[in-house]
Amino acid sequence: MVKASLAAGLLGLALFAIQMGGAPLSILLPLSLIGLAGALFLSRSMPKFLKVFVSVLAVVEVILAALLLADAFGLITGDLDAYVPPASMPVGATIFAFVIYGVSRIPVIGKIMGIADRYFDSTAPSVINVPLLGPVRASEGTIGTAFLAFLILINLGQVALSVRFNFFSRDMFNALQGKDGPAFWYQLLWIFVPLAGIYISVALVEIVSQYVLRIRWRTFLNGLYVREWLGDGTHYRMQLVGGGADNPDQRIADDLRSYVDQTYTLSIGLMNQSATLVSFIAILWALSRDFTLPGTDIPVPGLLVWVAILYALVGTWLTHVIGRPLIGLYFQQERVEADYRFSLARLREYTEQVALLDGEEAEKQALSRRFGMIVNNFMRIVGRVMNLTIFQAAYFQANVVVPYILTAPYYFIDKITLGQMQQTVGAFSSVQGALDFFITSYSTIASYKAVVDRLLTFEASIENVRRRDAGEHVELVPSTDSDLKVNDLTVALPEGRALMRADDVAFRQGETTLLTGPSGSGKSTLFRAISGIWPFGEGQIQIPKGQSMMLLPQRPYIPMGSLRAAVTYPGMHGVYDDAAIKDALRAAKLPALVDKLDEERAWAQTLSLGEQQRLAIARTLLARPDWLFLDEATAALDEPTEAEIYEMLKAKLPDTTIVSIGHRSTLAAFHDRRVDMQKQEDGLFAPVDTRQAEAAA
Ligand SMILES: Nc1ncnc2c1ncn2[C@@H]1O[C@H](COP(=O)(O)OP(=O)(O)OP(=O)(O)O)[C@@H](O)[C@H]1O
Repeated sequence: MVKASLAAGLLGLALFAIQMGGAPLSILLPLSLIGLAGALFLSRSMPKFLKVFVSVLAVVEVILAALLLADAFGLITGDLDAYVPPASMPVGATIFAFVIYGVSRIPVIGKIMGIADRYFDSTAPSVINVPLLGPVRASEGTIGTAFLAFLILINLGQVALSVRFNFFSRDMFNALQGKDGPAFWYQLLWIFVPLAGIYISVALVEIVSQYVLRIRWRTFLNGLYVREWLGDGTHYRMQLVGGGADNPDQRIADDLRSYVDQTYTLSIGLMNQSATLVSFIAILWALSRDFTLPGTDIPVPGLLVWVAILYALVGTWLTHVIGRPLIGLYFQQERVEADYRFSLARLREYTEQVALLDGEEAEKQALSRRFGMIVNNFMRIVGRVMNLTIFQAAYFQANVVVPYILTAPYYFIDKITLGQMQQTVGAFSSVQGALDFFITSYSTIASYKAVVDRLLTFEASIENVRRRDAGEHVELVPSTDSDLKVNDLTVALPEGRALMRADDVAFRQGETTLLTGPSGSGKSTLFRAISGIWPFGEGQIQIPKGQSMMLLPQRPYIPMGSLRAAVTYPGMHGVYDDAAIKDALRAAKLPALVDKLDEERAWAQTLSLGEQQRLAIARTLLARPDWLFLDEATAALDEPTEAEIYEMLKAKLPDTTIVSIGHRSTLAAFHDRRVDMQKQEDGLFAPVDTRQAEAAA
């Protein structure tokens, strides 16, 4: 990688030096075209995202080369090389193509581009409404690639426009110096006005296109990540397996957005500023090709280029030194703000306990301490910003006069015109802006790297879950048998330790079974294995083909939103009519909720645990599963209500086979059979049919 970048850099510098030395077009053009052909050849192995940059640069280079040649042979009228020093664009394009190649060899860039290419390589069919053309069908990857290529072109066009503006400023000031009224008005009306018009429309098209690309790109990656995260219960297993992917919500919501925005801004920005740097260095060079050191006869070709680079580097370096601690301080500010927000949110969640314990004073103190941290850090930021502002304000003021001071001696001896002096000022600030971008991007890249790392660990974690699924795991096999059978099953914990085993256990259709046993013996885990969300272990579970299953845990999940959505979950909106929902609520002994279907509230906090359990029972009445697993799903109810619920379930769902886990002895009365988890000689628990055990005894 280092070698490739070095070679790229050297080739670029050589080309640049040849050009600055005033080599003719006949040498420069073939050289840069050969260089670009080489870059194109190498680009075959590059990530797609970077390949688009190289390809567009190649197209631009070929067009420019053709124009320059046509100009040289007098085939076109126009004075192209009066604006662009011969071949500076082709040379710039070649340098940049090689730099991209060097960059693409850095392993971390390969990984970053891997995420981008999931979008740009996508073959998912899609459609886009193109103005004037109407809807166009293409794969999403092709649409994204077209947008990216278009935006690269537009950005290069913007650099070309800024170069042209720089020459406009030369010509206008020359007209002023020569007191040439017609030339001044010509420049203003026939050069500036059309250029400004083009500039405004290009800026508009650029901003709209980049927003469209960014939202399409994010939409695609968001969909992909959500699908991979939710698919096959990966979200649940990721949390069980662990492996560093904490806060998936942050990764999907924030990190993906930052990734798309920063990948776009950094890559296009770097290209834009490189093109700016090359163009304006070429202009500065042409302006000061035969300058001598002020007051002496010592020739220093391109004096202004060296001064501009030195001046910008020193200025940006000082800004960096003074402003650097701000990066850490801003990071810290984000953290203390987030801590404060989290304390408030937590308080909101536990208001009942705080009120019961009279904890308001303690909370007030804790909140004020946390807020104090925000203020403290903020004051440190203020101090730093003050220093930085003093320096920057002075620097910006100096920027206005330094180029004049540099060029004035040459103007006074008539070596340059007023227009050229003005042009130098513009070129000077462009070179400075470009160098500044490279240095400030450095700190952006640090936060960008953190974003990319979080996305990569997220992907690795999903991959880890899939790899484990591909290895030994509990297998669910659809069978034609009407009973649910467990064969040679060992259920283990995520870290691999065996928890329980079951050989040849059957849950017979139509027969209600109660599963009992000591706490921690693996009853819930067996239910999870039967539901297919617990793959850890080995062996088979035969599930009657085509039959539906539902598992109710002790604490049901109540989604955010209306009560209707909570009762019908996970059924889609509109699957059940209101009459059915209301009947289910009444049957589940929740008649008070019948009129509140449209009410949106924090239902998980409002309803008591017993009410939440009855709401889950109402869900089963709507879903009518063939198999219903109740994992202490009625444990929060009083015994008479629990009995009524069981009776009601049997009456309303006569075809549903119920298997329950419970500790209460009264539960036995509602079940045909009891299976008890008992410790075996090998230390593992196993379900034992108590009826068979009694018969054997
Ligand atoms: N995600 C997990 N990671 C590690 N260990 C787990 C995990 N989930 C459960 N366990 C462990 O597995 C064992 C069995 O848990 P399980 O919930 O199946 O027991 P149970 O028989 O249903 O208990 P209870 O009657 O108290 O509900 C427990 O020791 C528990 O700590």
